[in-house]
Amino acid sequence: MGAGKTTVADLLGRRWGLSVRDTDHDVETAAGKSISDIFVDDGEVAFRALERAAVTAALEAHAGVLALGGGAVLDDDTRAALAGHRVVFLEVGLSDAVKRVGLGITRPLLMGNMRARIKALLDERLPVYREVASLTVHTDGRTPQDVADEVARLVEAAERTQEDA
Ligand SMILES: Nc1ncnc2c1ncn2[C@@H]1O[C@H](COP(=O)(O)OP(=O)(O)OP(=O)(O)O)[C@@H](O)[C@H]1O
Ligand SMILES: O=C(O)C1=C[C@@H](O)[C@@H](O)[C@H](O)C1
Ligand SMILES: [Mg+2]
Repeated sequence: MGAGKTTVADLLGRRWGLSVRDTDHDVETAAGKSISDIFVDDGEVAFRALERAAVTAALEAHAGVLALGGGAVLDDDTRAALAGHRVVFLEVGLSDAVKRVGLGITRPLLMGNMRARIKALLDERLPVYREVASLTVHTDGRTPQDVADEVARLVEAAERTQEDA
């Protein structure tokens, strides 16, 4: 959360002339309510089921840039579905993440002691993010445009290598 997935996906979509989808947005549309309300009314397990369905649908139907929710890759089926896709991990450290998510009122998993919650999530998830990523871009102290430029450079280089092979 706060790594810039939504923001950077939009910049990349514009740069490449590709459409952009965001699974958090798709989940909210499918449920007809906000993520916060899904967590409060239905719980995290229900949210994760909607998220799994949203990622599967987007990977099948959408050719473009896809921003995932921050916890999507914790799901085994989602990780399997991502195999063969280029997955970019936008890495963010604790203090930049805290600055970016502000009060965290729209992010239910960060309610309470936000700094401690972010640290716990980062510690628990970093190995999974690293495992699932084909490319990693560090975002601390960088603008979203700078991050998007580096993602584009790395993805375009990887595409060229693939074409040459
Ligand atoms: N590199 C950056 N530097 C400073 N602020 C940033 C950067 N990237 C994103 N932000 C800001 O941080 C906030 C969170 O960004 P964004 O919503 O893109 O993150 P996200 O990774 O999609 O989070 P989530 O997992 O909650 O969907 C936004 O206000 C955005 O403008
Ligand atoms: O990191 C997470 O688990 C989450 C991140 C957001 O993108 C949303 O998907 C939701 O707030 C949960
Ligand atoms: Mg997002």
